[in-house]
Amino acid sequence: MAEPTPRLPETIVLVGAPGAGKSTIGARLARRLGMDFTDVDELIEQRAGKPIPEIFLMDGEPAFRELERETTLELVGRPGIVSLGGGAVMNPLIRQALAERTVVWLDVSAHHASRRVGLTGNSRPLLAGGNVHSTMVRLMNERLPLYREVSTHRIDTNGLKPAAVVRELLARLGVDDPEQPEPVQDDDQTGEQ
Ligand SMILES: Nc1ncnc2c1ncn2[C@@H]1O[C@H](COP(=O)(O)OP(=O)(O)O)[C@@H](O)[C@H]1O
Ligand SMILES: O=C(O)C1=C[C@@H](OP(=O)(O)O)[C@@H](O)[C@H](O)C1
Ligand SMILES: [Mg+2]
Repeated sequence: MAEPTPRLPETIVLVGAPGAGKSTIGARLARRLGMDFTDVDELIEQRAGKPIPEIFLMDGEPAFRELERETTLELVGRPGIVSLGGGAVMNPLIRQALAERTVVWLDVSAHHASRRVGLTGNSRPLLAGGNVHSTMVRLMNERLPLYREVSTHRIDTNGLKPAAVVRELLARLGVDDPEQPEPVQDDDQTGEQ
């Protein structure tokens, strides 16, 4: 007899370092599951009426973190897929709000994450203007224990294309995926697929 399909959680939150693929995978997963998708950073930009680098520059990081706290706390209580910003887990109130949720940590090495964010230019103020790899190592040292603490699932995304990450995630959530298998390996240079 076929196994019953498990009930999907109402809310699935994605966490992980910059370049882990939270925004990319969140959108794909939502499409695949027919669920709403919100990227907290995009919503902050819409509400502030300016891009994140400009918020950092004009208003400062504390102002961004305040918007991030408000927006994240609002979103993690709603049904859908929610992709957080990489630094959201630094806030204890956000960590507390994640305690009862399904939280997927997209894990990535500093090496792969640096290569991936290198492709998207200067859209991440914390990584702009310095050595991306060493900044990434420092951020990860501070944050890895927190990603571990808040997450219910961990996916190792190193060397996996986005399509393969989504497949892995669906399998971990117990969802049958009838889509055709695609090549699994990725060198981070081609990015999408
Ligand atoms: N698994 C992956 N393999 C290779 N490139 C990826 C993967 N996931 C995302 N990317 C690419 O890396 C960059 C950063 O992805 P993004 O989704 O913005 O990460 P995050 O939101 O976690 O910072 C984008 O150019 C995206 O296309
Ligand atoms: O690591 C961080 O502190 C940040 C990560 C960014 O999101 P991504 O993780 O989606 O890049 C964005 O929220 C902001 O630039 C700050
Ligand atoms: Mg993102």
